[in-house]
Amino acid sequence: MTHTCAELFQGMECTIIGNGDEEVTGLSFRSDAVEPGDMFFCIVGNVVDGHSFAQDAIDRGATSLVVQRKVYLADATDVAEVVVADSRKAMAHAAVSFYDHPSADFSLVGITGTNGKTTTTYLVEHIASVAGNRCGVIGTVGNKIAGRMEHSEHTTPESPDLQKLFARMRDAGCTVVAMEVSSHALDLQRTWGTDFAVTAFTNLTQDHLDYHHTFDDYFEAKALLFSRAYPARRVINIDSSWGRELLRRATEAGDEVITTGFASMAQIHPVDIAYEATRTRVTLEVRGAKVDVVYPLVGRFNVENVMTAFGCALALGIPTDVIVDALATMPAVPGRLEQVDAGVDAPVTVYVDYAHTPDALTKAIASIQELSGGRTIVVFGCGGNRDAGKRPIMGAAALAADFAVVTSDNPRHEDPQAIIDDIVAGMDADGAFIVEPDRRAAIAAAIAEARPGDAILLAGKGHEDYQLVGDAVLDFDDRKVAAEELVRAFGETETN
Ligand SMILES: CC(=O)N[C@H]1[C@@H](OP(=O)(O)OP(=O)(O)OC[C@H]2O[C@@H](n3ccc(=O)[nH]c3=O)[C@H](O)[C@@H]2O)O[C@H](CO)[C@@H](O)[C@@H]1O[C@H](C)C(=O)N[C@@H](C)C(=O)N[C@H](CCC(=O)O)C(=O)O
Ligand SMILES: Nc1ncnc2c1ncn2[C@@H]1O[C@H](COP(=O)(O)OP(=O)(O)OP(=O)(O)O)[C@@H](O)[C@H]1O
Ligand SMILES: N[C@H](CCC[C@H](N)C(=O)O)C(=O)O
Ligand SMILES: [Mg+2]
Repeated sequence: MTHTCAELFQGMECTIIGNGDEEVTGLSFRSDAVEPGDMFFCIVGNVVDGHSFAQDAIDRGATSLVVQRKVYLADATDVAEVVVADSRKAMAHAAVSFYDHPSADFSLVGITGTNGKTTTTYLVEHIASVAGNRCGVIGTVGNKIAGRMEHSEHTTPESPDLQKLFARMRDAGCTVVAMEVSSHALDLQRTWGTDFAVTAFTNLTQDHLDYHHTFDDYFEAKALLFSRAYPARRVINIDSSWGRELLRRATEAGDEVITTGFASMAQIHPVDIAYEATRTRVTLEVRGAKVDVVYPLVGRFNVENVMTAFGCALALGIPTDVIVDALATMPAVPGRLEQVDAGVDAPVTVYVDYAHTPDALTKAIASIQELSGGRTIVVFGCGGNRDAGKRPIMGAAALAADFAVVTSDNPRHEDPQAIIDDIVAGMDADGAFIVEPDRRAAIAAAIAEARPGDAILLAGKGHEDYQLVGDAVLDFDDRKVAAEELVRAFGETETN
């Protein structure tokens, strides 16, 4: 796949200094990943200025540079420089051109919001597959092309990686792609130039204020997905004031909107819900008609996710009866209220969940309480080098459980004890909790504390099979560790 430098920037204001007819054979924004023939994008980051790596990129064979200010390259006069106002937007624009605008060739559903994105993309994938589509999924757990899973570094990839992935999905014959669109991605223009058929909003609660600083900035980043930059049919959960503000803007813009939520004014809302141990039965009102759905996911928050996915599927033109049939066979979403199967006859139930925000933790605990006749014990921590403001709020939220074990999540480059101190600062000192920084020991402590009939919620790490400690990526999977600790506590069965 080659294009000339000038071709990649058609339709974008820029100044090309040097030879714009040079063929570009690849796009790169990381100097250490540059290959000969690449165009290197100099990005002014929050940590370093990519312009300072221009010479490194050229030494590795880059034949053109995209810059926000001209870089003087005395020894490299044959290198073209493209001067642009915003290197990230330019990178996304060039990536869309380089891969021949792949998102125009399938129906792309973009889902944003603080919680529920991964789950909703999985629901949309499943419904669209049952409706006869070959599907792609892009998100936190990984990227899936027609059912084949690949590792992903980000929830939403950087624009060259994203457009390349879209191109592979197009070439694999995907007709529907469901992707999570993070607020970082929207703010950093990772999706700029992408065509969405449908954009959906789940909810907005505290997270990522280390990056966005204020709630309003966080909201405006999410709101970009509903702006004129991304025309599409909209699916908006209107239970929050943020959702209602998005609805107001979409209505003003004349967009086609499907509203969802517990509120009876939503076009899709529940009129009756029955939570069972391994499934949920809901009667939905869908644009005035009663529709009974049964699906093998649990938890009140999944009612919201199912409604959002229902809305997305309708916006894709999938008939209601196909959606209902598909929901009945929905597979589990990895690490979201996933029950641990240790192969032993344990008198306690252990759930692994990805709740890592105050709202998610509150809702995950409430969901478990709804399912379990016994007590609820929660084991959780908070990630290092991420929004510290949510730590004491999560601490307070955890006390809704009968017993809490405060432990480590991914400490990254922070002192695990300092993170725990931040959490505990939000907890009533008389509350029923203990601190155990070692996550395995914390899981074992929860199992030791449990009485027959109790439920244990291991929150925060979900599908992750690693723990980030400093620069180290340690093997750690809550599901495996919990299974091992259950076996240790309750003995192996004959079949094991
Ligand atoms: C906050 C955030 O998203 N930061 C992203 C951002 O970093 P930045 O703007 O600070 O860039 P920087 O490190 O200063 O570097 C500037 C430029 O110099 C380049 N560089 C840097 C060093 C070098 O040796 N050579 C070189 O070329 C970099 O590639 C970059 O292009 O741009 C970088 C690439 O250009 C990303 O790698 C980086 O992601 C960091 C690693 C990250 O952890 N991001 C997370 C928080 C994230 O994106 N999360 C979201 C949401 C998760 C959720 O679902 O909640 C996601 O979508 O994954
Ligand atoms: N609609 C929802 N409202 C509130 N909490 C939810 C909702 N859906 C899921 N959760 C909680 O949030 C956790 C993460 O869910 P999910 O992975 O679907 O969200 P996400 O938006 O993709 O998160 P991330 O930002 O980490 O990618 C779940 O494990 C659950 O505890
Ligand atoms: N995508 C989220 C995941 C957080 C998961 C949690 N385990 C943590 O490490 O904080 C983030 O990067 O903030
Ligand atoms: Mg996700």
